[in-house]
Amino acid sequence: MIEVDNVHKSFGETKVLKGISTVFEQGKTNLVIGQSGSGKTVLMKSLLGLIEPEEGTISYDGQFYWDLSIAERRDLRQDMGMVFQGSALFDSMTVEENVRFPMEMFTKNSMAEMQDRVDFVLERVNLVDAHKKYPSEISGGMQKRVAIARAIVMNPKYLFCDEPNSGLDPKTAILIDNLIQEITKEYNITTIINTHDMNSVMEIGEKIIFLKNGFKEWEGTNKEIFKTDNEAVTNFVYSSELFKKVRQMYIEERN
Ligand SMILES: Nc1ncnc2c1ncn2[C@@H]1O[C@H](COP(=O)(O)OP(=O)(O)OP(=O)(O)O)[C@@H](O)[C@H]1O
Repeated sequence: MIEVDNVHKSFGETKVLKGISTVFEQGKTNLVIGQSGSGKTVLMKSLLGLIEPEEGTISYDGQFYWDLSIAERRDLRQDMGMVFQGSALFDSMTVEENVRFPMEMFTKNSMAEMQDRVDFVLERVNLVDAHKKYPSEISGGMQKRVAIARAIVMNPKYLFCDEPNSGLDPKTAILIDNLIQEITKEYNITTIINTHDMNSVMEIGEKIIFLKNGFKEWEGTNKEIFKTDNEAVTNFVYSSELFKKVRQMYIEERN
């Protein structure tokens, strides 16, 4: 569980996060949504310990990042896995080398131990024949699976995913969403996903935080987002005619 309490962050005169408080729950897919520029990336960087808030606190199962020693922060960072937008794989490394990389950086495991773990996580993301391939030789969806495998190879307690669906076709996007949700449940991870994808909101939005101009405008579940009267949320989520109709049908069905 990650608890965010009254977090403020400015760049120069520009206030970007204006008192964000929320709880990202363990074993759940927590989604952060909001228009471009609303502060999602700055919040995620703050959660990753890359940006220090001027005010407010962030605690990870009771540990306050900025109160820890350098060594303790390093340990905590090893509990964090990250799936970057666009996968961010190393082009010159094979799939298995990419996945092994964090272990080579942060552990003293033997090659055999690392190989066992690489085999395990690649199997978990349903990639059994791609070990020796290079990123350029596999599809975008497979690259995303490799990125997920690399993010979980160190057994993280916290998993951060920045736009994990960007660039994927809708069907592959849903498979990736489902995979992230399954892994979240299976390993009881606190997962936070920045997304623009409304399918993700509907499918895996167990907890959704909606940011607007640096404020938390709304939070709730994917079931609640269908029913909310908050105009900023409905304008954002139901900006397309299709989603407006889906919402209407859902509300009528319930009445
Ligand atoms: N290092 C920085 N220096 C100055 N301003 C910054 C910095 N990082 C972010 N900002 C500003 O903070 C605001 C929020 O940016 P942020 O990247 O968090 O938005 P976002 O919601 O992630 O947008 P998008 O959906 O487009 O990724 C923007 O106005 C941005 O210009």
